[in-house]
Amino acid sequence: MDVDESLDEAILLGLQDDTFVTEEQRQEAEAERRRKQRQQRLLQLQAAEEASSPPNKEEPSNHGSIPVREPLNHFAEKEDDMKQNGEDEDDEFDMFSSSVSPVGHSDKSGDKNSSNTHSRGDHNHQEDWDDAEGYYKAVIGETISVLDDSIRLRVAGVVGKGVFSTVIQCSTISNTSSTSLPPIVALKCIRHNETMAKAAMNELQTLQKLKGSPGIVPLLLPTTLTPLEHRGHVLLIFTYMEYNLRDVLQKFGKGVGLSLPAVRSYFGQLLAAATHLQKHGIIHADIKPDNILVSSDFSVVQLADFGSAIHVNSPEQSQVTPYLVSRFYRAPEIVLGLTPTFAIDLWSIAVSVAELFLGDVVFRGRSNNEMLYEFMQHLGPFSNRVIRQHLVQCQKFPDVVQQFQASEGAYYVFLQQTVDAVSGNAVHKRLSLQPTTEEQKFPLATPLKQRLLKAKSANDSKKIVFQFADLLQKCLALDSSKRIPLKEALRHEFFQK
Ligand SMILES: Nc1ncnc2c1ncn2[C@@H]1O[C@H](COP(=O)(O)OP(=O)(O)OP(=O)(O)O)[C@@H](O)[C@H]1O
Repeated sequence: MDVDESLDEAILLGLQDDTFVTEEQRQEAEAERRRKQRQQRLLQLQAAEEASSPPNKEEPSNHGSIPVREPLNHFAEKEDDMKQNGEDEDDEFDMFSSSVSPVGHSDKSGDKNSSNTHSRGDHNHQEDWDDAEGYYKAVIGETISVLDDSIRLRVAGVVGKGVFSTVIQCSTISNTSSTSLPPIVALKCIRHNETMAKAAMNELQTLQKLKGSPGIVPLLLPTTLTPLEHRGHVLLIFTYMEYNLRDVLQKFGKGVGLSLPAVRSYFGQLLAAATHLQKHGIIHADIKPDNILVSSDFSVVQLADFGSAIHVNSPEQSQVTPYLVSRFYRAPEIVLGLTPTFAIDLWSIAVSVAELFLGDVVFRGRSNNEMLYEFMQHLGPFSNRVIRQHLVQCQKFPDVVQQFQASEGAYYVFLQQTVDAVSGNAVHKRLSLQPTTEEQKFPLATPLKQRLLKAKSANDSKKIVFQFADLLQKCLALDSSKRIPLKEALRHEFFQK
């Protein structure tokens, strides 16, 4: 991880150079870097665990009519593609209007499965079942049986692929087990790899703790901590959810965002889900639109993907990882190398819902350093207290890149890393954080409120947009200890009708 992380800033700076790559290649490189970083983190966990333990220690059939989703794992950073992929006839559908008819799912045709599922060799070797990276090669129509054949599922198509797994939509074809299953389920098939399997155990434990909590995608099986297995892959079976928020934004946002009533409903549900996480001492640590699932009628949202979850007061919480959480949804304290708390999830929720309203990523930094610049542009400078904490962490942890420096007087300077537009060379600038006037707290500041007001549609009342902006700003306090408590956020006037 040390190598990956110390290279990160350099790589990303390199990626800003026009001669280096296209935007798409940059995104791919970034996705690859994240994958490596995550694997590295898992290996570290595995090594720590080992060090602390004693030494002895069927035939395809036609299911093209079932709507399935394309893989979505890189959408988080493909917002430009997202805007270009405008929808047609469904675009006029307003999910919160009572006058509209139910939406069809033309963008989820079975045809799209062909790129996500595979044909298989006849040799019954592991490579017939797995691809080179250990992902399960699902075949449409094949039967997967679990719990000594008491449950049989038929593969309908792949709906998602992440760092850890392939998520497959399945129909339940027979079930004589004691757990009742709905006709359609989501099967999360973990990659065939010991480290991934261990990480899946973290997800399983977390989901067992959260069982029955509203706003969390229900884990149907296993019902205990004994993992289910199929051809060397750990399996988790969930309630199937038709969409995620990235899909919804793509479908209805038209690059201009969702309606304020929709955003309000999702925001309230996510804050309520976060209170359940807090109650159980769990930090999700990867909240983003892709990991927020949406019901087929668009009314309910649920958090998914607990593969990165951190249990409060566990050794994992004190691990400093400035690359935790996908970058656009990453809280400033993570970038600054401070210990992650529940407040990082509140940040990610606020950034995700602001994106739903704006139809655009809120803080679009290409590196941690650019993220800090974006934060200060929108929200003003960091307090001296937070910067001092950051500088202490820089001394303690070599992974934490120093982003600020003391200067004359009581102020700090921001060490901005940019690329010279003409020469393409890396340029380091020292930006003063000293406020010039009360209003202009940071050079070039564009307050978030202004951006939200600009995005407001004719149907949105200015008063409610102001309330939304006020709540967002309280959720996005740069100092995590100053972020609004969840209970207070849920009582905010934005939610009073
Ligand atoms: N219950 C579900 N119903 C429908 N789709 C789902 C469900 N769970 C997950 N998905 C889809 O599959 C995608 C990948 O799932 P998930 O994020 O859990 O996998 P992962 O391998 O842990 O990914 P990551 O790389 O984000 O860690 C999600 O973004 C979502 O679109």
